[in-house]
This record gives sequence, C-alpha cells and structure tokens, in this order.
Amino acid sequence: MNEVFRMTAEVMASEVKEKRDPALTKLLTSLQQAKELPSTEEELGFLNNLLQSKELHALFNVHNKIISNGTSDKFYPMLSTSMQVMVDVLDVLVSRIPISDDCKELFYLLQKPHVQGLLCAHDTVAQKDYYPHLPEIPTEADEEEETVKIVQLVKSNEPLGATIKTDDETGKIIIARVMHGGAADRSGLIHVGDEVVEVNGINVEGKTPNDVLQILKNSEGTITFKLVPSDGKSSVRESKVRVRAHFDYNATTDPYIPCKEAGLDFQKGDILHIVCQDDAYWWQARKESDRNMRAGLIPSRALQERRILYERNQTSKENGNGLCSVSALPLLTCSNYSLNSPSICTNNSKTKKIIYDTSENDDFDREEIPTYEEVAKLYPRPGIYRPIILIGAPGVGRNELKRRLIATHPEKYKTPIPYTSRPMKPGEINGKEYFFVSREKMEEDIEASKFIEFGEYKGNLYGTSSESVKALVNSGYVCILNPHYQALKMLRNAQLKPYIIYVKPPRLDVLKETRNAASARSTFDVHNSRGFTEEEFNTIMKSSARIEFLYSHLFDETIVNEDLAKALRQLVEAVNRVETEPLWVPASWVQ
Ligand SMILES: Nc1ncnc2c1ncn2[C@@H]1O[C@H](COP(=O)(O)OP(=O)(O)OP(=O)(O)O)[C@@H](O)[C@H]1O
Repeated sequence: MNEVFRMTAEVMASEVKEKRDPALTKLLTSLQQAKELPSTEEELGFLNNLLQSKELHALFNVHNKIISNGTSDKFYPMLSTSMQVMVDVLDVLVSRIPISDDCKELFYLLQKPHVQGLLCAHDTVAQKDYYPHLPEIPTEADEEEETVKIVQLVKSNEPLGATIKTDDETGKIIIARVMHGGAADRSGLIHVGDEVVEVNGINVEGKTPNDVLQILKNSEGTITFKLVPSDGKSSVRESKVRVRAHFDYNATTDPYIPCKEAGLDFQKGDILHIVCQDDAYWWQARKESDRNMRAGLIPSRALQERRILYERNQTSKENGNGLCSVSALPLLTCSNYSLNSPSICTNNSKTKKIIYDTSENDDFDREEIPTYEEVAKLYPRPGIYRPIILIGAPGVGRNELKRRLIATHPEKYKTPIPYTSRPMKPGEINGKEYFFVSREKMEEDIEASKFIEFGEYKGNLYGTSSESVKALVNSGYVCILNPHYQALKMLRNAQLKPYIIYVKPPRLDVLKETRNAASARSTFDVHNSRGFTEEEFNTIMKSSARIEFLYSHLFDETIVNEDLAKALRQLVEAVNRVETEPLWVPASWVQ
C-alpha cells in the first residue's frame, strides 16, 4: 500500500515538475542554496511550501497565458521616451567609465549614431508621430458665404487626381473632373462642380486655372481648399465597360488633352477599363493589367474619331485627293488578286488559292475608323472550340504552319474541305479532297454569301463555304483556316468566334535568308517549282505592311514566322491557350 502511495506521489511530483514555470524552478534551486545562509528553518519551510504549492503554479500559468496572448498578435512599446532614458543612462555611466570596462563599452555604444537613430525611430513609432500634423481647421464662419467646406490634403508625390476649369457662365474656378481612385476621389471630399474659393488662404477669384496650379505647385506640406459644394454632386458609379484600344495614345504629345499629367498612355491592343464616360470627349480609364487604382484621361471614341477624320482630311488635302487618302496607306503592288484576270498560285496542298479584288474591298475598310472596341471575356466552352484563323501575306508561310499544326493532332485539328465546280477525276471521292458541285450552284451560293472565300482557276471555281467551317466546329474539332485577309470581316462574327493569328514575316533580309536556306517554294509560281524571287520577297513585305495597316485591330495575336519550329511552338501554345483560358473578345459575342 505504502509503495502505491509512494509511486503516486512520484507521478504527481513529476507532473508538477513538468508544468513548473522555469522561474519557479530557479527560485526553488536557490532556496536549496539559501539553506547555508543563517535563516530560520521555519521561514525556509514556508517559502518551500509556497513555491511548491499548486495554487501558485496555477497563478503562474494564468499569468504566463495572459502574457503570451497579449503579446503574440501585437507588440506594445514599453516606453516611448527611450531617447531620454538613453541620455539619463549616459549621465550615470560617465562617472563609471574609469572603473568598469562594461560601462565604458556601453557608454560608447549608446553614442553611436545608428543606435541613437534606432532609438529615435522606436520613439517615433511608439508616439505614433508618423501622421502628418494638420493645422487646426479655421472655425470662424464667413457670414457672406453660403456653405463652404474646408478640405485639407497632404501633398505627396501622388497627383491630386482632380482637374479644374473656369466655369463658362460664372467665370469661377470649379472642379472639372475627379479621377477615379485618385487622392481627391479617395478623400471623398472633392466633387465635380465644387467651386474653388481659396487655396492655402489665397483667394482665387479672377484667377485662371493656371494661376491656381501655380499656387498648388508652390505649396508645401498640406493644401487647404475652401470649396463651395456643387448642387448636383454625386459619387459617380464606376462603369464595367472594357475596351480594346485600336490605336496608340501618348498624352504628352496630345495637344488637346486638358491636363497632360492626368493622361493615361496606352498602346494598340491594350485592354482598358473605362470607369467613367460622363465627359463627351474625355473618358477616365485604367489599364486592365495595371493594379494602379488611379484612373487616367483618354480621348473618348467621339473625340478620337473626329481626330482621325481630321488627320485624314489634312493628309488628303496635302495630297490633293478626295475624302480618304489612298496614298496614306502602304500600297500593295502585287496584281495576284483580281477577279477579272486571275493569276493563281498553287502550292503543295491541293487547295487552290482564292482570288480577291483588293482595291474594291480596301475602299470599304478605309471607311472604318478604328478607335475602341468593347470587349468581354469569353470562357472556354467544353466541346466547342474557337476556329483558329491564320492571316497573313501570301507566301509568308501560313499553309506550312497550318499543315504542321494539323500534323501534331490530325484527329483534333481539321481544315474544311473546299468546294469546286471542276469535274470529278477518276479515283476522287466527293467530300474527301473536294465537294464537287455544278458551276451554277456554286455561283448561286457565292451570290448568297455562303462562301467565306472563293476564286477561279483554269475556268473552274473553288471556294470554302461557311457551312463547312460551322460543321467542323459543331462536331468538336478545332477548325484551322488560312483564308485571304479580305475574308476576315466576314469570318469575325459572334457565331464562329474565331481567334485570329497574324503571321508576320521577319525583316526582309531574314525572310530571304530563312527561305533560301530552306529551299522554300515560291507560292507565286504556278508550278511551285522554284524559289522566291527578289520581287516576290518585296511583295510579301509590302502585302504584310498593308494587311497590318488595314486589319491589325482585328488580330488577337501575332506570330513572326522566322524560325519555323519556333513559330509552330508559338502557334501550338496559342491554340492551347484558346482552348483553356478566358480571353477577350468583342462584347457582342458574349452577350
Ligand atoms: N519559317 C520558314 N522558314 C523557311 N521556309 C518557310 C518558312 N515558312 C514557310 N516556309 C516555306 O515557304 C514556302 C511558302 O509557304 P506557304 O505555302 O506556307 O505560304 P502561304 O503563306 O501559305 O502562302 P500562300 O497563301 O500563297 O500559299 C513553302 O515552301 C514553305 O515551306
């Protein structure tokens, strides 16, 4: 029985020992040493019992818990005057330097600039001294004025995010616009239409916006505005409109922008989030990819259209031309594409080249004024793949890329079977290499716009019908097309939702070098039996420049066909992206 008690006591003792606070253990050890001191047995026994008592242990545990909880999330400064403490310590130390090396070391340590800097920073944070000190807001009311508001902002590197102008009717300075996400907008205190009465105590009556800007430029620290609130102020809700820019914009070189600093530069192809379209001429926008929350000014669609028309008129006047200057466009001298006198190009594949009348269609294209296109994200749809359109100058290598892409997954990538009016040859199967139809039927269908492209070769018609493209898409294939660029407009529709890849030639010298090195066959040669001539290389470059000029706003991506393997890799990546990622398309395709 005694043995059982002894074991239980030992277990309890070990449990207590385990949980014991290290400070208490230390005290108990010191108590052992204190036995040697002249003290009464009774006092030592009392202390020993107290230090071993469960109650004291529990109290210590509670204390420790509170301490650890209190300090785990936040650290509080012990004091906020460590600089003063340091000065006091130095005072004490100075007399002890000769008698203690430690004191000497500490004395020199505390005088080091980085130690003092650290203590100073500590005190600044402890005293929360990092907020700007705003002067008292003047309370005396001006009896002649109606309601005024005093707005104080701290000047920093960030622009204010508001513009001012002289009101046409009253001649007063008013807030013209408040940029979304800018400092003024975030303050919630400055609104469009507010009248600026004073800036930093300076009355702005009779002053021009430029004078006011000068006052702002010259002021340091805080800026105090006295404003008369506008009647119809409201916080404008942010619009959700996204657009793809079809032109480059640089605010610094724009002579019309009301405030250059507020401008947002962008490049053709950038996706812009239009946050405010209230102003007829100047929209507020952010770049979709830019995390900077402040919006900038961009020309509205109406303004940009006017500007382009103006520029076109100027150019045509200079050239002594009519409305639109053809000579402003890079000219295509290739005569390959004319319905009247077709000169057909053949190549390794059996598909015949399609013929277009470039001059006719280009006139139509010039009417378009590319500014912004509203876009939305199209999410991949399982089992339905967007057709891939390879667009580019004849001879640049679209056929080669298409062929190689299809070869990577022939069961997945397909190209539509063309139609022809030529008679079927022995051994041919209708629907394998061609669909064979009568010339009358084909002409009828061409008339009814059922063909995305068509042409004539040796008295027979050839063409690709939009139905065959749709059939491939609906059967779950990735349809790969390399139509003539004039078919783009017809193909780029909400029903097909194609992804358009522009195949661009490399620099002329590289084009020649790569094609000659690969013994490339000229697609301008009827028999496809020789290489490209100098003139044909030049034609590829000129056609490419023209296609870019007319259609680049329709391209989703550009692949430079320099090194074939690299271009194919890029093409495969693009096709995979189209299958798996949400991508921007014209908004009307998604609605
Ligand atoms: N990156 C390249 N390097 C070397 N040769 C190339 C490259 N790309 C294509 N070629 C070769 O150039 C020739 C023309 O290419 P392809 O037939 O694909 O042109 P295309 O753009 O389809 O022209 P067209 O529309 O007139 O048929 C072919 O012999 C092809 O193998």
